[in-house]
Amino acid sequence: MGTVEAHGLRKAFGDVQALDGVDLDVPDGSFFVVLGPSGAGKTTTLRAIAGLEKLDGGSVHLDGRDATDDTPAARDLAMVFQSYALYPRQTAYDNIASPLRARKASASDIAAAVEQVATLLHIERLLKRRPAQMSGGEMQRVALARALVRRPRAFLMDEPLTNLDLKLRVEMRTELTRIHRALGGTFLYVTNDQVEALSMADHVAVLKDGRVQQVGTPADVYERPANQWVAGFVGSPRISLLACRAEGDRLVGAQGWSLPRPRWTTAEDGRPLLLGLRAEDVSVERRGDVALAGEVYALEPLGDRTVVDVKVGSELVKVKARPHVTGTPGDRVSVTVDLDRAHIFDAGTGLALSTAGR
Ligand SMILES: Nc1ncnc2c1ncn2[C@@H]1O[C@H](COP(=O)(O)OP(=O)(O)OP(=O)(O)O)[C@@H](O)[C@H]1O
Repeated sequence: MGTVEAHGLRKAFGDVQALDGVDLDVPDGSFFVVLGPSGAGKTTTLRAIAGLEKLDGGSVHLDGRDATDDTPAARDLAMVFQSYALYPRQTAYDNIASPLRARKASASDIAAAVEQVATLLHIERLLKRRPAQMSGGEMQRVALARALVRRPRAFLMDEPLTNLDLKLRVEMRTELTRIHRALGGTFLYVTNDQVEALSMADHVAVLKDGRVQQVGTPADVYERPANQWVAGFVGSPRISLLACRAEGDRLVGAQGWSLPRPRWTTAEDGRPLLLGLRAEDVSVERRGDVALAGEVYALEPLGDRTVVDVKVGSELVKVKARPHVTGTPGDRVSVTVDLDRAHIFDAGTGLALSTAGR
């Protein structure tokens, strides 16, 4: 078993409320990612679960049992940090073996366990090297191996890929997913990188200012964001938000545009709303009836696509276009909108309005 539950975690540092009632329910065997910007309280949440941070309030349950007052060792959780924290004078083998030696395992059991985890992580050829003889990615793998060899109740990972270069990060994302599948353990992983969250997680909790904004699958938080903030934080390029109101069967923009009102919008007439459009749900290339008039503001070629910023009145709409789309700032364009995929938020509360049917 390896369930981790946090209920109402509260922690202040002076006048900073780092955790303001954090609830997490991490199922056994899941790859659960806590995603949030810097300062959201991710590390504090992990440290609280590990027993390294004294809480002002709330409780931690491990496998259904109240572990709030347990020592870190009694919780049987393994932490992996962004710094590798390897013993510099020891070989990779000895680093990986150290948790088992501390448990007084026999030399043959240790050798078998290290060999197994080294094979899983493809680091057999590194076992005789010391940290100074390894690259950052190799050290991170050894650090992971040292955590994995223990077979703890769950793994807590604090942005373990942050210090790796982009290519290695991409590789390690795939590797971590594979390792998780092979091991079947519970991974609780915190990051500020939405790509890591969306690509590896089976559950994502989005954290801001010490509060969970939304919990769901990666598809839930991307396609059905609970509020305007989650919609803006998850997704690149950023979702475009246009001020508008419902008027009868139309959505009328503050910048003078008017679109048919999607059936599922529940807002009463006149209430200030925001129309959220993801860059892939709008187009400058297709012709359609449902369109906003604007002019090209900037083009950002990104290799596999070009992001076109279109100015609609004084608001910007980001459009994901084909890689070789042409245009010049100032060109008049029509932005076709897929309203079935649009998002509508209450401009006051920021909450998503009913998106029935999606
Ligand atoms: N020991 C501490 N003393 C004072 N303030 C702290 C301490 N630890 C954390 N904080 C504050 O608590 C808030 C949450 O910090 P935390 O490290 O949990 O955020 P985070 O989401 O992990 O950020 P990052 O992505 O930058 O690591 C921040 O405002 C931080 O400055």
